[in-house]
Amino acid sequence: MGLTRLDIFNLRIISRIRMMPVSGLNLIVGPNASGKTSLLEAISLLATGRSFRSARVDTVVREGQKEVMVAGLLNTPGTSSETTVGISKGPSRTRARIAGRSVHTQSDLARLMPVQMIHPDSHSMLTGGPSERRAFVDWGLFHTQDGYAELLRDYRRVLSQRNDGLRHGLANTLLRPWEIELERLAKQIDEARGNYLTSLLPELEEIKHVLPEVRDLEWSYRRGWRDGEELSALFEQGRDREREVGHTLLGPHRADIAFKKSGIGVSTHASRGQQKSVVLGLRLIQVAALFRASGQRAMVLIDDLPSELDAQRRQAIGQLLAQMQTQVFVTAIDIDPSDLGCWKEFALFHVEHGGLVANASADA
Ligand SMILES: Nc1ncnc2c1ncn2[C@@H]1O[C@H](COP(=O)(O)OP(=O)(O)OP(=O)(O)O)[C@@H](O)[C@H]1O
Repeated sequence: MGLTRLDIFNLRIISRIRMMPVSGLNLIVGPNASGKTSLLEAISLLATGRSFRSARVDTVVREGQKEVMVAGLLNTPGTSSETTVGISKGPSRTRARIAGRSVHTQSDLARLMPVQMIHPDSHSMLTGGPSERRAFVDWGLFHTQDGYAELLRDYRRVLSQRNDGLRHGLANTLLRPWEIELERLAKQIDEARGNYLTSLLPELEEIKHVLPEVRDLEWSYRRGWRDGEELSALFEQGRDREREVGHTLLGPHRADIAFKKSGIGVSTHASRGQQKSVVLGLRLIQVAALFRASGQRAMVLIDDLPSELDAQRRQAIGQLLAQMQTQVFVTAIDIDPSDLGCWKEFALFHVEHGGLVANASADA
């Protein structure tokens, strides 16, 4: 899937923009504060229902307006099949539409539009808390394994019930059924996550040849409770402590992934530029794995690619993206013509004061 038309209304500095992206590279250039990131934010809002910059919708809605709206035309590459998609979001309600029909859950849109977002803080996936690393795995499973989103939703629901029970001093016998159910769901999540990470290994092998940063990369998955132990038995043993803290301390919601290069932790020893390349590499591995598993091509959004990546690394990333034949949106303050060399199809969008001032498309 790729966007062939994008309409944005009342998103931050943007009052109204229509953009006609191409299927290859869409390079969005302009000075600071011109609205480049806001364009990417619009695509991410359409695809995920959320901004990658802010959890508060009122900061995303243009000042003085009530709602932000983003609409797009999605095309399946190589076909003439097109689908309209749209989302409007205000402080109190969100409305999403596919092919003119309202959809109840945002995940319908997300399934249709897999998007990988890479921004200047993306290295926090390696240096920050484990939730971003879990989200990395869960993104892949959401798009490749039927029922995974529901599995996670059920796990979170039961987890929250048990946490309430712990906080309110519920008797052990009443907590027990939730613990048994949590263990059942936890095993399924754990198995899916382990299998997914293993399924990325062939893609890692492929990408190694182009991106030196991932050459010696390895990862190990920690499932959130001790190996070789039954989660329900650990719940029995640890209940008193959990009652004290008021929440469940073990389970897939505590899982993590450790990334290493040549046996050394990437989060502690790699430079920021190296970390950024690793995260980019990991995201592209996911895009390739998604295509292999389902034939779906994820869109890739990269905010400020040039920051912290030298020309050689940028070109390696460009080469990979072009090979994947995926639709890419990149923002930059200036154009570096050497970044465009590998693209058969690209378009330049010049943004100023929240509007497009020129649009030059080219087929190489
Ligand atoms: N809710 C809002 N309403 C109106 N304008 C806003 C709102 N939120 C942010 N802005 C303005 O939008 C502009 C930021 O746009 P954006 O971050 O997309 O720019 P950018 O081109 O990516 O900048 P940079 O190159 O500096 O990263 C700023 O001028 C900011 O003041």
